[in-house]
Amino acid sequence: MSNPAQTLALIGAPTDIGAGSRGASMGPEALRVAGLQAALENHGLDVIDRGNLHGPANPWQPPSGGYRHLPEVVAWNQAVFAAVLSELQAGHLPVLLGGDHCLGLGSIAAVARHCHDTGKTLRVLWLDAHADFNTSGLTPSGNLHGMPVACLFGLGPEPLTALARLPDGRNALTPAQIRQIGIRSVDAGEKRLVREQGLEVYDMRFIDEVGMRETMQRALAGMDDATHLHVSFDVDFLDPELAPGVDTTVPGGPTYREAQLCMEMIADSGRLASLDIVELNPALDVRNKTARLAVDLVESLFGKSTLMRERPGR
Ligand SMILES: NC(=[NH2+])NCCC[C@H](N)C(=O)O
Ligand SMILES: [Mn+2]
Ligand SMILES: [Mn+2]
Repeated sequence: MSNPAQTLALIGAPTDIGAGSRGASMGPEALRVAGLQAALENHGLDVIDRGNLHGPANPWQPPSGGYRHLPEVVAWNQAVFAAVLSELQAGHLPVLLGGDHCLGLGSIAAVARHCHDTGKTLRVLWLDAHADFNTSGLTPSGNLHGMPVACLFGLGPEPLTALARLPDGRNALTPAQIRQIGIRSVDAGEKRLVREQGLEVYDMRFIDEVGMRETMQRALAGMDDATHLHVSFDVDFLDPELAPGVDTTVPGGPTYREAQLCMEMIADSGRLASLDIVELNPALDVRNKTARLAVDLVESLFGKSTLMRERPGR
C-alpha cells in the first residue's frame, strides 16, 4: 500500500464559478453519494470529510475585461488555498472535491507554498483533455477554468497570480514541474503558449503511439524522497463515453483500462501527497455513473489493485 499511515482530508468546493455551464457545484455531493469516503476507508486509509467551503454564488454574467466572474473566482480560490494549506500543515493529504478546474489554482498554490516552507520538490500531474493554459488575450470563452496553469506560472490577472506567488517572489510553478497527460483540445493561441513555455505534454497522440505505461514512466521519472506529487484530475480526462458528466467533453480520451493503469502507476510511485478531483458535473451525468467511475479510479490512485503486488522501488 502506498502511504499506509496517511490521513486524507476531503474538502468540498461546491462551485461552477470558472466553468462554461452550471452544475460542477454539485460535484462534491455526487462524489460523496458515490461513496468516496467509504471506498478509501476500505483500503485502510483514515479519511476526514471537512464538509464544504463557502464562497460567492454564481452570478452567471458574461466575461468582462477578458475574464468571467473574476472576483468570485478569486474568493473561491482564496478559500481553497487556506483550506488546502491548513491540511498540509496538519500533515494530512488534502483531496479537493470540485467544483470546476479554476480551483486547481488555489489548491496547487497552497501545495507549492507548503513545498517551499518544507523544502520539498513539487511535481504536478495534470490529467485533463485540456491544457488550461489560456490567458485573457488567448481565451475563446473568458472561462477561468481554462486558465489555472497559466496563472500558476504568473500569467494571468494580478489577484490570481498574487495568490500563486511564493514568499520569495517566485511563481508557484515552473514548466519543468508539470506533466500534462491526456491532452486533446488546445486552443490556437494556447498552443503557441504551450510551445513557447516548453510545457511537457503527453497528448493523446503520444499515448496512442507509446502506450499509457511508457507515458506514465516518463511522467513519473526523476522523483525522489523529497518529491511531493500533486495530481490534478479533471474528470474530462476520461473518454466521454465512460464519463459523460463533465462540462467540456472531448472525444478520444483514455479508456477504462488506460485510466486504471495511469492511476495504479501513480499509486506505485508512493509519492502522491495531494489531489484535486474537478469538473464533475452531475447535471450532465447519467445516474451518477461518472462520479462512481471517479471514485473507482481514485481508489486505484490510493493503492487498490486486483492482486497483492510487489511495488516497484518499495
Ligand atoms: N478545466 C476545463 N474543463 N477547461 C476547459 C477549457 C476549454 C477551453 N480551452 C477554454 O479555455 O474555454
Ligand atoms: Mn478539461
Ligand atoms: Mn481542466
